[in-house]
Amino acid sequence: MEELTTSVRQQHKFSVGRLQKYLSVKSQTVSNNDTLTVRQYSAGQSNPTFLVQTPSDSYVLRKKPPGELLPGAHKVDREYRVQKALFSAGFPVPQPLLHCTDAEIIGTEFYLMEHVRGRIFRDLRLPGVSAAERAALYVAAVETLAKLHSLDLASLNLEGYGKGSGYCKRQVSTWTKQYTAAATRDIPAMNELSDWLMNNLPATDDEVTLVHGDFRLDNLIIHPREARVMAVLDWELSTTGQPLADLAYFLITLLKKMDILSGIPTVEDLISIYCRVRGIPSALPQLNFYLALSVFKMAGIAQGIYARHLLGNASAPNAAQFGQCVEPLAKVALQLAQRSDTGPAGDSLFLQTARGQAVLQQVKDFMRQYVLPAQEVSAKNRREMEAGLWNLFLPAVSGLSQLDYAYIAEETGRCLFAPEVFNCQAPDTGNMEVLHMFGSEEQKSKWLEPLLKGEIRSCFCMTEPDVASSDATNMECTLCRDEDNFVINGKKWWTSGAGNPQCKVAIVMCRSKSQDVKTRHGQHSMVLVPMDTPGVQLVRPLTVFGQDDAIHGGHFEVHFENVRVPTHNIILGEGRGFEIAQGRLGPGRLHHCMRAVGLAELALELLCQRAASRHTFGKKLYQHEVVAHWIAECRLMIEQTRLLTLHAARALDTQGSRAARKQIAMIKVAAARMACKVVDCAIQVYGGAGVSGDFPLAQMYSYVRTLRIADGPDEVHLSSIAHLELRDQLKKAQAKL
Ligand SMILES: Cc1cc2nc3c(=O)[nH]c(=O)nc-3n(C[C@H](O)[C@H](O)[C@H](O)COP(=O)(O)OP(=O)(O)OC[C@H]3O[C@@H](n4cnc5c(N)ncnc54)[C@H](O)[C@@H]3O)c2cc1C
Repeated sequence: MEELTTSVRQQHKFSVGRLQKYLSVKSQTVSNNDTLTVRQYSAGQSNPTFLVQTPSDSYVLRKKPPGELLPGAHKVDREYRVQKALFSAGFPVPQPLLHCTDAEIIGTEFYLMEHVRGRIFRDLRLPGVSAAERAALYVAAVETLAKLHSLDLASLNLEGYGKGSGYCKRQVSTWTKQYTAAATRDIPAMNELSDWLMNNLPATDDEVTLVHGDFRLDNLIIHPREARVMAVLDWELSTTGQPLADLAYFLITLLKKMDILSGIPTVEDLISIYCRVRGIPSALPQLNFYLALSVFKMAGIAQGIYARHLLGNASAPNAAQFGQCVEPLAKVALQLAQRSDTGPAGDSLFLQTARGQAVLQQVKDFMRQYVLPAQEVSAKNRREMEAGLWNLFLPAVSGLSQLDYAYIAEETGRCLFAPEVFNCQAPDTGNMEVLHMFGSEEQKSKWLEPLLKGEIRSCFCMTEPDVASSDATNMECTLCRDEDNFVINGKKWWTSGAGNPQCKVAIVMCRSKSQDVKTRHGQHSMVLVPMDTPGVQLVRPLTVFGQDDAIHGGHFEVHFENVRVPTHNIILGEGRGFEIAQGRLGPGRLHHCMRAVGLAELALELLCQRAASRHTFGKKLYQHEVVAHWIAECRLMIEQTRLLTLHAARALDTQGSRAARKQIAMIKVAAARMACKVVDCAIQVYGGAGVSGDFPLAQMYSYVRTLRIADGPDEVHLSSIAHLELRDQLKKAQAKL
């Protein structure tokens, strides 16, 4: 998984002195007196790539290979240009730093870029990581590809970067030419394949996005600890054209008869995730064409490397072996071409991926076997962690989409403490999301890692007793800078989980006292406060409907008196609290709703059992029409809410938190109302037993009633829905003009 470098190979040697001189004049990265060390990356067959180290930093240099080159290949200026555009658009690529066209310096044109440190997986089977991480890595990769294909070409400023529509035709003809130019013997299968491709071009060859051209797992730098893509490398073959060619090229490795280790998603799963992120139907016509084209390309590349080896300027030491793979690859491609098209059938709007279905089944079994019969959760009992049923709420870790998780959270909603069993309990989930999305590397390793392992718990301090906190701009808890520290003073309450002995850290929303911040939404910040910091006081636990509500350690009033934390405990930066709150509350709110659907299902189940077993006035309860109608109304409400939840989950997956906020606000209101109504009906059918402690209904009601207040009361969400609806209507009206 290390990035392997060797000393610079003989045929790639260049003058380090001239490079040092050039960089010290042209860039701020190298100074006059710096000694440069240059090593060569072992991987990569095309443009030689070097690690350039100064005493204080390191960079990556990519150049054209020496000697005579195939026409149109090795255009490092294009790599530099596309990386620049993508870096500016926030897409994960190493930051390009400098481009040099002067071949006098190191013998060829070159460019310098940031050295991104992370993991590179050369073995695509991903040995040495857990099955869950393996799945998450493949999901992260395919999501990154889908994001690349979703970028708006016009706003990337890459006009003229590629020729656009007709990509597949060009690809077949370019690779045929490249192959022919490099051919060392006649391979009939290659000729047959080239003809087949040209005669079976897809009807959708006019779709155009930016394409990578060589998108593989080993061209990605993955975060050192998380399943997150930090940089996509090797843009040599990038252009504009049909994105499905890129997808097929990525999938092709999984169709090879490799020894697939557990956790690696199926090709169908990856297609479904890709399509969901792009918001396109998952039935991909003519997939076989793209798969065959990918293998044709691989065969062409292999032939090129072999030809360069014969000329003595191949970049990799094992280049000689490439000559032997061309014919077998061509035969595989011909087989793929003849395969019947078997994509996932139909449009799968609310279809879980196969992995989602498998995890859901595991969660159901686990709930039946351990959780539902258990009276209390033992903190030491970590069967669920060993079973991989852990942190399911976080797509980057679990490899599950929000839609996958929706069905799973519904299942865990049947038991109030079940989310904790799977390390999916609020407020830790929201806090983990915040740290995952916005935390610094240091904050992640100190707090996110132990939270993900379930070693510690956390709490979230936003609501205050003295101000109406549904309007978060009212928050008064102050943040004041004192040299390298922030000093916090204020009162919070309804801090869920603060009483848990494992609760080690709070995320506290504070208002800056600094005069610099003026806008209404630019005054608040979120700060990490370890619970044992002097001045943090747990004042009292609050009750819910007069009862202890200590499932996750109770809801506390917490006071902060001259609490000092280092300035690096701030998340994202001063004044950015609202930005974080938006990111935090989206998925978190949805998870509550998913669980509310599961809880309502259980309430209706209990209702029906009671209605079928008790008699009044000569009939079973359900034979009274009013009770039968309650049953029907509950079923209607649950089904409607489930669909709205799945719709919101899908919007979150495909459009992100911001675009999905209307759906999330809608489901937040609908799910809590529905669950209250269904549990209320069940209580009514149970009579006195319904409000007693002998059945779970009273506790369920207490919980679902708080959902209409916690995470923002219904009225605030209704106002947002109305605001967004009016905005959408206005847009529609303007579009008609
Ligand atoms: C069980 C539970 C757990 C909680 N856990 C946490 C936690 O972990 N961390 C945390 O920070 N907070 C937590 N909260 C607090 C919760 O988020 C707040 O109670 C909620 O945001 C409302 O704020 P408030 O109580 O100050 O009500 P207020 O802001 O005083 O509002 C009171 C009422 O005013 C009405 N209202 C408000 N705005 C409008 C409007 N625009 N239009 C019409 N009517 C309006 C609504 O009916 C609202 O219910 C929890 C609450 C509960 C009940």
